[in-house]
Amino acid sequence: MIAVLGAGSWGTALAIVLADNGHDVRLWGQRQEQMDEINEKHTNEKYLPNIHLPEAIVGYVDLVKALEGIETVVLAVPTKAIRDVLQRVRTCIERPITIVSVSKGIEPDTHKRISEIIEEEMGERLQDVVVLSGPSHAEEVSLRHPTTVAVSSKNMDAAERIQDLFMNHQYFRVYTNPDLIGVEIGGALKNIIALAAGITDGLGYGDNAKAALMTRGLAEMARLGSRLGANPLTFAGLTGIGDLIVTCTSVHSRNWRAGNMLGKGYALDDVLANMGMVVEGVRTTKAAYQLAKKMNVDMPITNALYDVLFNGKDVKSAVDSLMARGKTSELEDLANISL
Ligand SMILES: NC(=O)c1ccc[n+]([C@@H]2O[C@H](COP(=O)([O-])OP(=O)(O)OC[C@H]3O[C@@H](n4cnc5c(N)ncnc54)[C@H](O)[C@@H]3O)[C@@H](O)[C@H]2O)c1
Ligand SMILES: O=P(O)(O)OC[C@H](O)CO
Repeated sequence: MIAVLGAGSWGTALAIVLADNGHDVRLWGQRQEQMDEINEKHTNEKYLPNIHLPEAIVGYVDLVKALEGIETVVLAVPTKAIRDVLQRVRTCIERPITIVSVSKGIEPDTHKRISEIIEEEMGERLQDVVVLSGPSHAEEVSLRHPTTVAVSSKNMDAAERIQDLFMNHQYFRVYTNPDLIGVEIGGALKNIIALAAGITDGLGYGDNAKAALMTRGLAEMARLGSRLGANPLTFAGLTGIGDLIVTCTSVHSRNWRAGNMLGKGYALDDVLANMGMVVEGVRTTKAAYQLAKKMNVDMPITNALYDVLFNGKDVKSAVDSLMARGKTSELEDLANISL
């Protein structure tokens, strides 16, 4: 029996994988009406339209009941809600639990990765934290389309247990990667670049601009990541370039879609209000901008996006200012990203 906390698109899609693998799943959400829909109609239309959920997935609004006797919890709420949810979880459990973190973000101001927030909030009530990340849109996972992800943890035995839990040889392939920092930083920072790629698409700039953003975006992701202790090779893997590709190019991506609307001239508040789902890249841009300043790491795309999101800079001028920068040697720049 596994509990999945967060009945949005990703929590529900991962509940399907677990149910397909033969597990009973308690899917916890806050809205009674939505949990009734899951239990009576076996659907979650707002988040995964036209998908029939396995009956092994049972919706719960009562967190105490959802967690009763549970040893493994999948945490699938937006980064902003994680502390709040964990403070409630802590009071509901009797024994330490393993938490599988599937959210992607960095906390503004504290600059903590999600596994660090989980450790801080759970203290001795945490057995292990395992991060699951990679190129994986809920919409395609719920259709059982082939998908690959990676799991990471300070305790790789725990990561391997979670690999076995989720591995589905028909459609969900799970790799391990011991580089916890790299896995978390890649998953968080790719959302910034996807917002920027959406903006250039919204401006009608086409494929050259997007390829440039993805390539130079990956360089700045790896530059900050390696300064934080990540292995640069992880950025060449599923949780780096893999997730960057899917998020910058898929119509399913909330971050790309939000950027696209910004590029077309809509205001940020209107874009977020219309999305109805979390756009993690906005908060992560603030966190990465602060972190890059603190650590003296050059992140021009992140800085330009920060100006658009938080200083009201016009999107076209932001792109113009990126293009107007001084000359750089590509190979020298990449050679500076080191282990
Ligand atoms: N959707 C995807 O394809 C996908 C894939 C990989 C990772 N992720 C990550 O998973 C996380 C969740 O994303 P999502 O797409 O499922 O978001 P979503 O917007 O579809 O759903 C989020 C859910 O969390 C709930 N929630 C929000 N605040 C809450 C709170 N305080 N307490 C309890 N529940 C709360 C919402 O009601 C909603 O049901 C994000 O960090 C995202 O980056 C998403
Ligand atoms: O829809 P997005 O932009 O939040 O991206 C979802 C996943 O992170 C893609 O791997």
